Amino acid sequence: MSTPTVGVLALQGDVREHLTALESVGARALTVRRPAELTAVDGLVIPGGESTTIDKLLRIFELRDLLQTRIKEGLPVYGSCAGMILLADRILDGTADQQTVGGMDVVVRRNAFGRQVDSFETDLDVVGIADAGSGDPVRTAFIRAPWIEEAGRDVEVLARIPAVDTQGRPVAAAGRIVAARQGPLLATAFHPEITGDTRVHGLFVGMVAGG
Ligand SMILES: NC(=O)CC[C@H](N)C(=O)O
Repeated sequence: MSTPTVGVLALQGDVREHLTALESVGARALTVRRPAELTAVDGLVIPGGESTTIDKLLRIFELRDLLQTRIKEGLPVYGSCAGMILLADRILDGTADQQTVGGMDVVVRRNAFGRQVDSFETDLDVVGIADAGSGDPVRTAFIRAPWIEEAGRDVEVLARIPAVDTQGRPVAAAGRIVAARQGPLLATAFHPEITGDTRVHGLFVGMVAGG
């Protein structure tokens, strides 16, 4: 594949930042709102936003069944934050009627970091991008983020919340899984697209291109 075409699900959430990040790592990036657009892409990003809203809009825009089918056929998908919730097979603390698209054998806890820490930035080691001790961690932003509470056997854990913060203070959520991969599916609890660090998008575009 020469230049992969990667769609960004554009029903709700921070679409533009993903389009910019994808283009900066060499993909052709476009918005996806219609079934024909979803059929045409080589890979898809589900952005952060509000997972209950994206869930409802997926059904209204008649994209949900098609997305599930394309995921079963092996479409590479990267879900960030709300996108991670939508990729999870199981969800904790969702609303009563909330559904996910599924595909990843994980249990995700929605709004897991709690109200008092709605939003924070941190540096993370991420397997294959900024391995532990490389000294070049990924700058990440967590915004009312979920975490992965359980991951199945076929899920590769890519990042966990570190034991201490940058000031050396212990972190309550230490050890929680915040990035994972299962075959062509990639999920991060954080938003890499708003800190200007494009390496997660680079990893995903490499997956789309056959890596
Ligand atoms: N930044 C985000 O995507 C937040 C996700 C949001 N808390 C949800 O449940 O969907």
